Amino acid sequence: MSRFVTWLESTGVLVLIVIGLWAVQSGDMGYGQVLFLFAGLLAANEGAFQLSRKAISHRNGLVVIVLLLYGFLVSTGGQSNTGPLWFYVILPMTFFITGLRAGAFLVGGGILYSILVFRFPELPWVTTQYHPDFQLRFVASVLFVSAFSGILDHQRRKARKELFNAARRHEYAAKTDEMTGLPNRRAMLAELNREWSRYHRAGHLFSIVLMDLDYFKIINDHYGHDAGDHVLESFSALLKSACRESDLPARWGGEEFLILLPDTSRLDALSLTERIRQATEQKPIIYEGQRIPLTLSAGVSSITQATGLEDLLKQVDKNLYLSKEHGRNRITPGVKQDEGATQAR
Ligand SMILES: Nc1nc2c(ncn2[C@@H]2O[C@H](COP(=O)(O)OP(=O)(O)OP(=O)(O)O)[C@@H](O)[C@H]2O)c(=O)[nH]1
Repeated sequence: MSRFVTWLESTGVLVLIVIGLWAVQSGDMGYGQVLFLFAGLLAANEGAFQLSRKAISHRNGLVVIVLLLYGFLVSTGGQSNTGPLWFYVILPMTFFITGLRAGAFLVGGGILYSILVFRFPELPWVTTQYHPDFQLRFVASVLFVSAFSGILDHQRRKARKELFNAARRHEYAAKTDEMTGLPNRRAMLAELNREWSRYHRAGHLFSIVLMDLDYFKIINDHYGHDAGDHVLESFSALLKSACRESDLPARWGGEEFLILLPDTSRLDALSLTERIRQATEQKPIIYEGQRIPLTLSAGVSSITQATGLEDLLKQVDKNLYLSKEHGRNRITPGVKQDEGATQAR
């Protein structure tokens, strides 16, 4: 919006200078000088914005200057008594930059002021008179254009909001696994790249955990696919509650989950994984009155032990494979192994 206000002000300055010069050339020195003064006010408002970067003051400044200019034009008639016609330019612009409610208020004020000047030409600051036919047609047409501009601007804002919401919904859907509500593989890859850059730039270490539910095919075959889905949802809820706010669990694939643990050593990652493993093993999932026992296998890896992101993912995948190979329901490396001793569950 600030860029549009800047554009309006630049155009306004240019138009006012051209019309001002034209007035001076036609011998109307006073009128020309007032237009130069308004051009100066617009330029000053723009200059103040360039210094302060305060968008609201920028916009309000423009609105006040334009309304004062309109007040002057309608009170004096401008050149050849055509001043009020500029209201047709000000009208849609006011709705566009201030919105429906403030726009209706300001435009309504402008119309009332015009009627005041039309009805009371003897007021001390009014220096012109308008033909009664012009007054009537001006007010009627301005009312029509105001209503039309207001409706159009309202529709434009509504469509913009809907488009924005639709884009947000699409972005969410593109990054989220629908069933579990967890970020999907694509979102996780983006996060991993971001975390890798953070590590590369500032040395913030991180670890990752790759988990795979054991014998999930048997769960599906034995309890049914819906029960399998329920297990995935319940396990995802467990992951969310077990992780800190800064940790990021994601659905990596079918029954595989990857957790990104920023600023976490491999040892701390192992103890979190062990907590999740125990909670999973100890609390069977209940589906339609049936108890479904569940275990998981996991691989853990830290960026400090990898040459890059690809290597890290390869390592964690290999560690998960080793956990499966060694009998499932376990983590690789085991905590003791990580401390230099043997693998332990
Ligand atoms: N219900 C359900 N099942 C899924 C979903 N995604 C993947 N699966 C199933 O998960 C099963 C994975 O089977 P496998 O890759 O053989 O692995 P597993 O049976 O868990 O065996 P291990 O991993 O070796 O312990 C397959 O039967 C898939 O159909 C899903 O969204 N819902």
